[in-house]
Amino acid sequence: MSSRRIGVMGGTFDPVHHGHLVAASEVQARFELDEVIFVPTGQPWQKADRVVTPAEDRYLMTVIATASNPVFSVSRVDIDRGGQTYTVDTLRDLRVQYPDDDLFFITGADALQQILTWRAADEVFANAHFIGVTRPGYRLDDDHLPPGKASLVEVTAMAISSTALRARVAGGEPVWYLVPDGVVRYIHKRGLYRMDHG
Ligand SMILES: Nc1ncnc2c1ncn2[C@@H]1O[C@H](COP(=O)(O)OP(=O)(O)OP(=O)(O)O)[C@@H](O)[C@H]1O
Ligand SMILES: O=C(O)c1ccc[n+]([C@@H]2O[C@H](COP(=O)([O-])O)[C@@H](O)[C@H]2O)c1
Repeated sequence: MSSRRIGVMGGTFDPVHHGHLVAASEVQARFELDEVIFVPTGQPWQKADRVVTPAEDRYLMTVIATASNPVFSVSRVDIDRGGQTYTVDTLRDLRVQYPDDDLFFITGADALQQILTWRAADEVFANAHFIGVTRPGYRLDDDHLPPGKASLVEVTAMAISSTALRARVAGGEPVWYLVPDGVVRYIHKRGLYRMDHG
């Protein structure tokens, strides 16, 4: 069987939003990926300065957000491993599940800028090709990366961040149409991001 092309969209997804979904969808089409796996993090070690919503809530919101797209799925590898999440471990685990396939790790311009701070960056680059996507407010470049390890691609500009969404909910402002409808309902039902939840 020929190798398949698997996209990996890692993120904290607190909450998942249309910026993530548009980026994954456009990369999937542009790079002719057979599927895109969304991988919600366990504890994101570079976000240790703030409270992160429990992993099961972030996982369920990601499942809800991706359910309508047959080439999207959600993996629990980072959540089930527990503790702090390092992409080097994510890729090791996915390599076991997809031994013969090509892995394409998708990151926004902001994450790509930080990539040399990631644990075992050399091994990370050896185990996946990186696809960096444009994001409003950030410069997309690969000058700092080893040659040939990343592709840069322009996607439809979605000026949305999870940080701004959390602030909107805390301030009583609507988040309809910035995230999928089911995610809005989940946020309200669970009372996420309200001021009185800290
Ligand atoms: N609007 C967007 N456009 C393109 N890429 C994005 C966008 N938002 C997030 N990404 C990318 O998606 C991945 C996961 O992002 P993450 O879950 O941290 O969302 P975020 O909006 O950056 O969250 P926060 O504001 O809490 O830092 C990262 O690679 C990030 O760069
Ligand atoms: O491996 C690392 O050291 C590392 C450091 C920061 C972020 N990452 C990964 O980058 C992806 C996006 O992270 P974030 O924090 O922008 O949501 C997610 O899959 C993280 O696990 C990975």
